[in-house]
Amino acid sequence: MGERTIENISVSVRIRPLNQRELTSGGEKIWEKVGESEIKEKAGARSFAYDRVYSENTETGEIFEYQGVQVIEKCIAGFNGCIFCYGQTGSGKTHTMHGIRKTNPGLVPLSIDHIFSMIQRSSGKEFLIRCAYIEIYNESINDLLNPNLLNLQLAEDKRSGIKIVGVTEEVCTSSHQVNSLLAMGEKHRITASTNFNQRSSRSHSIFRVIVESKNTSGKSDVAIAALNLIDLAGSESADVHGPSASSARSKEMKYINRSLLTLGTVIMRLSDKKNSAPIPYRDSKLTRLLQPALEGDSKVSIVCNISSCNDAYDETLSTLKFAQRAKKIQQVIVKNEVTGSKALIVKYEKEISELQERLREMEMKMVQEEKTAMNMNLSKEMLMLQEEKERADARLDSILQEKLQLKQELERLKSFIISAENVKPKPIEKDDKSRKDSIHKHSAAHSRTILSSEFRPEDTEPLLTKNLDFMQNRFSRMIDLNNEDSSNFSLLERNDTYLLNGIDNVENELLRMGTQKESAPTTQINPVETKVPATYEECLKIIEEQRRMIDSQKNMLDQFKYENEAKDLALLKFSKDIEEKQDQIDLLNDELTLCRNNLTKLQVANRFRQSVKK
Ligand SMILES: Nc1ncnc2c1ncn2[C@@H]1O[C@H](COP(=O)(O)OP(=O)(O)OP(=O)(O)O)[C@@H](O)[C@H]1O
Repeated sequence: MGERTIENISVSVRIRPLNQRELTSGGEKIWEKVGESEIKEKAGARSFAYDRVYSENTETGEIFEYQGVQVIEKCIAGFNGCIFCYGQTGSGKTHTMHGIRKTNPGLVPLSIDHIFSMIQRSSGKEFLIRCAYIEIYNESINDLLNPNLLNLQLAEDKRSGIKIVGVTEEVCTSSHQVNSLLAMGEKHRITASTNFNQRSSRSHSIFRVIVESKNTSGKSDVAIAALNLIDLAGSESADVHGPSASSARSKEMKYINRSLLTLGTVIMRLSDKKNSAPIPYRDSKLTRLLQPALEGDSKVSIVCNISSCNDAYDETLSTLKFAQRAKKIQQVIVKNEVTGSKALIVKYEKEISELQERLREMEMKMVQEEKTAMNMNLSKEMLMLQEEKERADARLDSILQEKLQLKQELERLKSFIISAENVKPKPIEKDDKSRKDSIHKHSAAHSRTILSSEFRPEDTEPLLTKNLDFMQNRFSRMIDLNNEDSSNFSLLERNDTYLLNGIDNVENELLRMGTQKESAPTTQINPVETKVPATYEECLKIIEEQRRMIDSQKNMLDQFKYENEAKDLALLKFSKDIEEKQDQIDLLNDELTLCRNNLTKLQVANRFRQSVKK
């Protein structure tokens, strides 16, 4: 059994100011507030005392401070609560319960705000708030949060009392959310204009807030408190709607009055402990729903609304008597605690932990899947990389091979060049050598012959001697150079040119001399002259021989030059090729480094995956 307290129903009376209709019709104020909690007839002897009496000037906020806060605090502590307004039509019930949201909020919005501000202040506890909003119209329970749900049925649950089967319950996490629900439900509520109230509630409305609470630490029971905020339809006499009232209005009125009468009877029975007759809760849906609260499982607060106008005297008196009876009811309020999964908070917590478990499982599965996918990708990538590496290796091999070949070719070519550079003049074969020597000898002898001939100085041109000397020297020099370094082509070429020029000069001179000899008078012919042709012929022979040699040298040089140029070109091409191949090798080396790095990464990832598997 939960915690219990003995409480009286808190009853207050709120006097509303005279309205325009009452003032216009010359109505008079016949009731007045006396002290904090008394109301008395101005001119008569009747007076009534309640927990509080509120005058026309009292703000609803003040009423809430006294009537509302105590109920809300009980609810937060796990006790059921109930606040309702009772009174004739147009007495100010809706004004008190709902009010005007922004300027003058009623007990319902003030209760909602207070619930959430108390939750905020309750450390070490957790709450779950759910709301339902219904109306009882012509004894039919309609869902105001879902207008399609009409005529909902009541069912008795031994543990949770009376419940509305299938009613919409919205879990709310803020007062703003609850107020939105309230506003939405208000739109669906049935109202109509009566002679006393332009917007008269034609139904009883119950806004139910279920507060589930439990301690956050340890395994505690869950307290489930239901707060019923009820705005009753107004009791009215048959002439309220006038004689022209439609049958629908009359029917509404009948149902409203019957249910309010039942409520009055229930309150009367509850207040009269001596009366053991059964309490007619089942006579109306309203009393049936209020039964648990009125029987004592709730902290109940009733605001009775009255008009102090003389023309509402009977209704006001009836309300004041109702309030008086209600005031007598004493209740034993029991904290409503449950242990099982009945509490939504427990159910939700269970669901949350199940979902968290599922989430963990899914996350683990996801990680596993990711790993598998990653492994598959890695394996694929590894395979690809290995293939790529093999291809790169093969390419590298072939390039190295090619490089080797190129190197060999280069060496071969270099060896050519070296052999060409070192090339000695073609070893003079024996015949050639003897010929060369003979040429050398001849040229020397014949120069000497020419010089030592009996040639008269006046007949010989000094140029001949000079040219022959020059020629001889150059030729010797050329041979020497050839022997020394045949690679000095340009020098050889220059020598060759000089020599040819020299030979040409000598030839020209000899020709000139021959011409002179032929044209000279016979008488002038001397022994020397006979020797001239011999010397001349001989000279020509030598020259001819020299020219041949020079020609052959020249050919050899040309040939060599040509070959050399070809080799130079080939060399250039090979050098370029080598450079290109070198670039390719560098690229492949880079690729290989990349491959190696990737491979290392894969190996690390692989090791990691294996360690995770373990
Ligand atoms: N204390 C008050 N101060 C100012 N105006 C009030 C007060 N009480 C009621 N009124 C005004 O009186 C009119 C009727 O009030 P209300 O609709 O709350 O009556 P009711 O008891 O709910 O009537 P019904 O039972 O027909 O629904 C409204 O215009 C309301 O603003």
